[in-house]
Amino acid sequence: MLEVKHLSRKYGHLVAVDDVSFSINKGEIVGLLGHNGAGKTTIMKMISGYLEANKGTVTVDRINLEANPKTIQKQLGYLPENLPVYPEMTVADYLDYAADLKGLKHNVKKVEIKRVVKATDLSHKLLAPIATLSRGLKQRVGVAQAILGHPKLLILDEPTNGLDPEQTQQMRALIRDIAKDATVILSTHIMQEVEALCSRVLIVHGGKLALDAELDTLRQSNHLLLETSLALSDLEQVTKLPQVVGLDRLEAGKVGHRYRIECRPDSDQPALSAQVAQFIASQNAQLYLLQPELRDLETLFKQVSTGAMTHQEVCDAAA
Ligand SMILES: Nc1ncnc2c1ncn2[C@@H]1O[C@H](COP(=O)(O)OP(=O)(O)OP(=O)(O)O)[C@@H](O)[C@H]1O
Repeated sequence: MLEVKHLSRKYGHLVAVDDVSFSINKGEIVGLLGHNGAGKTTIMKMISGYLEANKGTVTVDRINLEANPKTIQKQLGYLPENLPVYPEMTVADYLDYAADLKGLKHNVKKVEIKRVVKATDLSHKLLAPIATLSRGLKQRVGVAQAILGHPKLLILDEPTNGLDPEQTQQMRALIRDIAKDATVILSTHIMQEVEALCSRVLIVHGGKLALDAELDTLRQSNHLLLETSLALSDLEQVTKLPQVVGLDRLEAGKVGHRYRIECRPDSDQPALSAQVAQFIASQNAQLYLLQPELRDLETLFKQVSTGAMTHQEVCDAAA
């Protein structure tokens, strides 16, 4: 759906975005992460056509952005980091103006404004001047204008920035809903946001794409967690199973002894789990817990965003 190839952008001598390539399919919600100044906003501005790239191409459904900016922009919704909403305008007037900018005409315009007002739950504020709205409501106005005209591609820069926990939950539900019909890229500093919404993550570091991976793949590890009544000395047989590399005792679990089993990289974890469970049953011992150990994404993201871990190292660890 969206294809970005070798995108680069300089500000004077500063290389803000350096040879970034990725593609995103329809229906995906992809998180764009990185420290302050990593290049996220510059990437989003180039994809949305607000900023020219020095090099590289952006295509949406195989249509080139540079050659057909108007066609692409009609299919695109953009929520910038700093909302350019006009404080003196009412919500209704602003959405009418935004619909005109998107080229929506007459009846379609009316229907679309109704739809986005309902989706963002703004009907009670239609006649309120934007200046009088809370941060959360202003953010919803920003999202409402972004989803006018059913964009195929939605780009959201820090969509929950400054929202309280309840508003954040509402905004996430709204984004999930929108993603049923669109491709969504969202930039955020908040790991929980990525975990709550995204199926995939792109991490930018120093203008370069440092990681492009599915969250499920990143979460996987080569370890099983085991909690049982058996002591370490009773588990020798487990360490001898062909798919097991090693076994470590962890701090005591809630009810029994807790262990981490390191499996071979190519191991079949469900089959191995069954063997371990069978062994424990054969010893008439208690099995309290046996599950794959999930990697801590927050630590992983920090390592990649600071350059402490490379894409290859992350993939090797997840293999
Ligand atoms: N208009 C500009 N003129 C000069 N330098 C700029 C301009 N806009 C951004 N930069 C620089 O380009 C680099 C990338 O900035 P960008 O805003 O894309 O990063 P970001 O990842 O979105 O950061 P943040 O999380 O703080 O919003 C930074 O070093 C920034 O200072």
